[in-house]
Amino acid sequence: MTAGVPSSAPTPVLVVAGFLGAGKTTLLNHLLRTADGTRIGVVVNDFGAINIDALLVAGQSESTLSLGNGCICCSVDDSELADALSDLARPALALDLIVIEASGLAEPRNLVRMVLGLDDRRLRYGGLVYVVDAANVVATLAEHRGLGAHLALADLIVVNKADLTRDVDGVRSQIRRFNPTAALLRTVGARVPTELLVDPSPRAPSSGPEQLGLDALMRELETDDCARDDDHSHDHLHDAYQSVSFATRQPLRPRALARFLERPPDGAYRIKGVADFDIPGHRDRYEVHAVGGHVGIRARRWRPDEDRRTRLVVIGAGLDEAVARHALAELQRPDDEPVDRQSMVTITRYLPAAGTAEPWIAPDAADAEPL
Ligand SMILES: Nc1nc2c(ncn2[C@@H]2O[C@H](COP(=O)(O)OP(=O)(O)OP(=O)(O)O)[C@@H](O)[C@H]2O)c(=O)[nH]1
Repeated sequence: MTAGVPSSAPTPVLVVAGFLGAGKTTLLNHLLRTADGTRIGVVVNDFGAINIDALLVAGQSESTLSLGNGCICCSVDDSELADALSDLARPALALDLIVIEASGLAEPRNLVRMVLGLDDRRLRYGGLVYVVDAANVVATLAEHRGLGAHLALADLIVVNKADLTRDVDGVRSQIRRFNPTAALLRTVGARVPTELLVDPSPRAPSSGPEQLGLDALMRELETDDCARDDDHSHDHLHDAYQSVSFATRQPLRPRALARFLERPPDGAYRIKGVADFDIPGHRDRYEVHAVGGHVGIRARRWRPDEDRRTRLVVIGAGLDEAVARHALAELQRPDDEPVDRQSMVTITRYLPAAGTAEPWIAPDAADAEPL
């Protein structure tokens, strides 16, 4: 593919949404890694006070902009998003695609509406990719009725973490109740083929259903209470969630962090961030994740220009924020505490085996399969 959209062609703006921990950042990073000549700009937004997602994609994209604290769908105002997108539409950047990664608690309706309402002819709406966690989506749909409406808007639904469920058929029939037409892909590691997202639009190859026409989409959005509600008194998914952010220059205790990820405080659903242990032989930057009890850790060297701080965000429903803050503070190793090298095993056992990208991706796994 030729890099850079000709100046006359508007750059597509693709929205990537999905519930907490489904695999949105994984999809984005896969796309950035495999883009091969395609120039991609990224707008990331996260729920906590520290934008962890910006840290997790940083350095991989042509241009990454991160939007402030709170959900892009209402805390970030339309003009802030419009400015961020106009900035990325500059001809000098010659981007082929702009991807907005919404926070796991965002309302994709509002985001789609904002993108459709952009007054910039250099940009066009590129569709909504909705990522679901195959292992949790049935329970999540039962718990949050609003998620069905999110699925209904999607052009492409990525059923990720296929390695964690045997009942892919059950997942498909649940999704089809809300969206009978969108292209469905099952993936491990959100490895969606780049061609599907970049050119010409995010839809299934030949037999795939048509993306909702713009008129139909606008009608659909106009019937949404949320879109017309200016005082934000409506129920947003994130209203029911709390988040606690934590940053420190103090090294962490590995065993305490492992325990925290494995047995998070009551009500915590999602933990993510980067951690520093400053233990000889383990001075890397550890990226940590926990989603509904599943722990994942990766390590790489800190770049010289990086801010070498631990930054963690805990997101949950019914989370006692004081308890979470206290537990996070307890992860820090006081200066007078001896370094316990052995305890790093509790962390390193979650690292992918040498030569594998992730423990759950078989080296010869197919990228993605229609579902
Ligand atoms: N088992 C398994 N884990 C996966 C898969 N894809 C991603 N993960 C892991 O799931 C965790 C969450 O992935 P992310 O990509 O950060 O999820 P997200 O949707 O961006 O999360 P939020 O931004 O917090 O909503 C990470 O530990 C990933 O490595 C998969 O296919 N299988």
